[in-house]
Amino acid sequence: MLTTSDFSIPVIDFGPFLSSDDSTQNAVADQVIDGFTKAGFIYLVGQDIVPSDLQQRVFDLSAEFFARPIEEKQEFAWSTPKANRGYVSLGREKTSTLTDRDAIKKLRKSTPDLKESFEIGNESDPEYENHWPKGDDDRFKKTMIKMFHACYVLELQVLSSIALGLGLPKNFFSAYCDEKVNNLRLLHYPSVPSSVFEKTNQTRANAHCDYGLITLLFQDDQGGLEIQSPSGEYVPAKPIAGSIIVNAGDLLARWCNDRIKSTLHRVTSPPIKNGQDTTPARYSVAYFTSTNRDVDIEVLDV
Ligand SMILES: O=C(O)CCC(=O)C(=O)O
Ligand SMILES: [Fe+2]
Repeated sequence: MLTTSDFSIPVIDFGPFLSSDDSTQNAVADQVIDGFTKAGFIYLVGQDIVPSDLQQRVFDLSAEFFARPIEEKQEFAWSTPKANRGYVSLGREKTSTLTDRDAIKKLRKSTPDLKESFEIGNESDPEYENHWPKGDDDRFKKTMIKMFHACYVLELQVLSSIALGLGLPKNFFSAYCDEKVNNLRLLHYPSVPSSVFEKTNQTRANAHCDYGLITLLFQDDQGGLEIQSPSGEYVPAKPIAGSIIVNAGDLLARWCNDRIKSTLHRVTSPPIKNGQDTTPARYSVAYFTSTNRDVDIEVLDV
């Protein structure tokens, strides 16, 4: 368990949930609900639905993609929030808890998030198309589609554990998710002079909550992700080899009568090593999940 003062992000062995009988599943489901109720974040270990070699290939291809010249990346640029697909250049997105458009614009201009991303949706979506990079042998596309589907399978299992932990039928949430309205997001936080973080409120990704059901988050070993504890301090969600971070979004929290937490988080400078004047690049991969588009969601009595 990772603990700072009163706050901890539990590390949960999910293997027994995937392979065992009801009573073992219930025990894991209780741990999952305990983590989401107290922290809104958990670490999952012991799963092989998203195998580590697939994760590694995704990270390798992500690094190759972001190393392309900016003009090339802009050919696959993100265009509409509805589709939410394609390349998002540095400074274009600013995550925030603000709601006033002008205030967000001003903040984005003064202290842009230091990141770029590539957004991939469901390849079989009848409405929107992915913006696949051209000029490779389809390795990128095939690997990302494989990752998208592996993450979807894991999503369903995590949703089952949440349902079970709340005393609902196991398929309660997954029944709303067969259209796979999900997003696989490759993230690159470029290497920067460490001094840039001396500027007030300069982060790699500003504090925000995710807005969907659950997010699966894969991070490299650099660190810098921080989670807000109930007392308001930010606590590092340190990289743990072989783990996947799972956090709840606003939709799931509200659906579950706020029993589950959607917790503020941000990405900032990792701990600076002695005398280091450059902050190394960081890569992460997030898989955001949501329900089918046309469903009525009512707050549950849980
Ligand atoms: O890169 C990370 O570790 C977190 C990214 C994140 O929170 C997001 O994109 O919503
Ligand atoms: Fe997030």
